[in-house]
Amino acid sequence: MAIAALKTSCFLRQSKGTEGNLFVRFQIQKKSVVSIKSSSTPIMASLSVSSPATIGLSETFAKLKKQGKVAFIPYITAGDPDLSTTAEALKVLDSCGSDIIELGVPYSDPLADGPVIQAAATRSLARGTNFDAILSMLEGVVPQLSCPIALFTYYNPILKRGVGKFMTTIKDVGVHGLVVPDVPLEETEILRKEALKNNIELVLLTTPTTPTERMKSIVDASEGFVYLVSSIGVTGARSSVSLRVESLLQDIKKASGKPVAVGFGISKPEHVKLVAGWGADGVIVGSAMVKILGEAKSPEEGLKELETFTKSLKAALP
Ligand SMILES: O=P(O)(O)OC[C@@H](O)[C@@H](O)c1c[nH]c2ccccc12
Repeated sequence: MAIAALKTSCFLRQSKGTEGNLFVRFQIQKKSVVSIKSSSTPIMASLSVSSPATIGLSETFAKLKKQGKVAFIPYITAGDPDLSTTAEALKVLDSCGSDIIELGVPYSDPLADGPVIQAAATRSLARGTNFDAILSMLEGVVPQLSCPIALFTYYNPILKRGVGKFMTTIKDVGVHGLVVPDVPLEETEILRKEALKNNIELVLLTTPTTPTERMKSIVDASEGFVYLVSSIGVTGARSSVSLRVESLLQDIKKASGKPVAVGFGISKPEHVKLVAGWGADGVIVGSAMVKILGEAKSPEEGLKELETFTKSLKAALP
């Protein structure tokens, strides 16, 4: 009789083979150890490993807080240089220890984006990237990732598809979070309602010029984490991070216990270290990532550079 000692929850299916062999198929979760002991019956075992259902944004921050760690959150634009490279990039970012990945839906009028991400969106749209193609790419990749995806889109594509349909669609492909930089706070109620129905965490943004009372309302309404935009203007790597971030972080943390991730301009290990040292729960890096992928001589080279760059930033975090 075969005895299978499993160190994980799994589904053990046994069937007798024609020659009396015992066929055993395990469906186990990733990173588990399986040992199979058999007395006499030869065993033909097949293993298929499925990634554990990834946890959401809030749980990710709670887990990291317990470990005394700061979340590393890269952003890339879907479809730049193409969707199969995006799929590979998501796996590279995940394997390099990203804790959450922001995936941008390219848009024709990215008003909050600087030249690097604008150019990426233009290239992606010119290649014919559309929302349905992004969804089918995600359907294939998300089960292979161990970190959650936060989809990044402007408001208009959501309105065009219908808020409710949009939310169920992204939930069905395994997206955990949503960031909509241009939705006015007054209009977030409908988004929040539909997001909550689909267990999607809607992340809101506050900036250095947001009045305190409005910042408090934004922080209260934000799910998953609060996105602190470090500096006024548009996205884009900067030579230094605004020193105001330290006091802005303190103000937000006074207003709420929710995790705060800082983005805009962060593009070097010393930036990452500085922002983490100021008490950020997460650091977000976009343009510097997008530039590597979009401007590489080939997708393979871009993925290699992305891996090296991501590891250098991740190494700067506690
Ligand atoms: O690109 P930067 O400067 O590293 O900032 C992150 C940013 O790219 C990402 O979070 C983002 C992409 N598009 C945005 C629009 C608004 C706010 C934030 C974003």
